[in-house]
Amino acid sequence: MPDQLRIAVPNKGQLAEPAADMLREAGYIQRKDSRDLVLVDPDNNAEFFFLRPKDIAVYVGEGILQVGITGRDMLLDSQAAVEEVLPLGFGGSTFRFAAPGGRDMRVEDLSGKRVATSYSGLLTQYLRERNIDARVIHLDGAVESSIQLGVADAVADVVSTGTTLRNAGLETFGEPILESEGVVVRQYGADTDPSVEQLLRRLRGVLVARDYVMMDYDVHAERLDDAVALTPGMEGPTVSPLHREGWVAVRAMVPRRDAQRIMDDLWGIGARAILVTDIYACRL
Ligand SMILES: Nc1ncnc2c1ncn2[C@@H]1O[C@H](COP(=O)(O)OP(=O)(O)OP(=O)(O)O)[C@@H](O)[C@H]1O
Ligand SMILES: O=P(O)(O)OC[C@H]1O[C@H](OP(=O)(O)OP(=O)(O)O)[C@H](O)[C@@H]1O
Ligand SMILES: [Mg+2]
Repeated sequence: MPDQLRIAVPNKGQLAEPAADMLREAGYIQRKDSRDLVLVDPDNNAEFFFLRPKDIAVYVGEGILQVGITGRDMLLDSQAAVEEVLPLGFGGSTFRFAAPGGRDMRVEDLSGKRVATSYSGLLTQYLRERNIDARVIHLDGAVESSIQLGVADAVADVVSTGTTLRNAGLETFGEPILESEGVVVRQYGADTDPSVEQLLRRLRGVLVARDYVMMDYDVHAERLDDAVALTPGMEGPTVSPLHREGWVAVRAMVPRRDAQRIMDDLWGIGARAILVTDIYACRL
């Protein structure tokens, strides 16, 4: 078994539950009490530290913990010496500018103005790169209220559905500053570590099991090339002989979101007994 793995995971907020679900699917035990700060998983020789999502990049950047799960926005905001090694497909959000509706603001108009955010590292760097001389007002949260309350002229904040902005009478402007999602981070330039590699293989397996299904069907051998074009699989589909003369059985992974369309197309070329099953786990 590889050396002990010390993993930083979000203790609360939008990333906590999806991160725990994914780790559980990857075979790690997860805490039952949301107040636990540390959890040892002896079977996997792993130890989980439940930390504020914004602090995770700091612990990993200092080399205290080998690996962590946080948001891409938080990773960039921290300016810690960490790099993203795997996007996780949850906690998706956009980091955007917003101002009261009907003002037709442009990003260049922010010079000389006050912009409130809880991601001041990220915002400061963005403004500096574009030579925009705005004053960054750091707030810890509920940034949308800052304009109404008179401490800022615009905000830069996390937008998911846009409901919070709308409720505050704000509208986004300019290009999105960043597209974010939950990511695995490591210390920048860290050596390859077998225990981290194992974790990443497991997480990649979970992502594939979520995104793909297994498709089985029977098709006439004369239509096999057409069928393979529809279901090319990862490294080519498995093709087995069928007892029925002139027919073959085909098995291939297909993207989950395309499964119904592919089944229709396979039916159209004469395939039958088309079955779709979930993938429980995998290593590709
Ligand atoms: N409404 C949302 N939907 C999806 N992802 C979100 C949402 N709000 C924030 N996120 C993302 O989740 C991550 C953590 O944000 P979260 O709001 O949980 O942390 P926080 O603001 O530091 O904590 P708290 O809200 O408890 O003060 C960030 O990467 C952020 O982009
Ligand atoms: O676009 P929406 O779907 O409305 O989501 C975006 C909101 O969600 C987050 O707030 P959170 O609940 O984390 O509160 P916070 O401001 O205290 O971080 C974020 O900071 C926005 O305010
Ligand atoms: Mg928040």
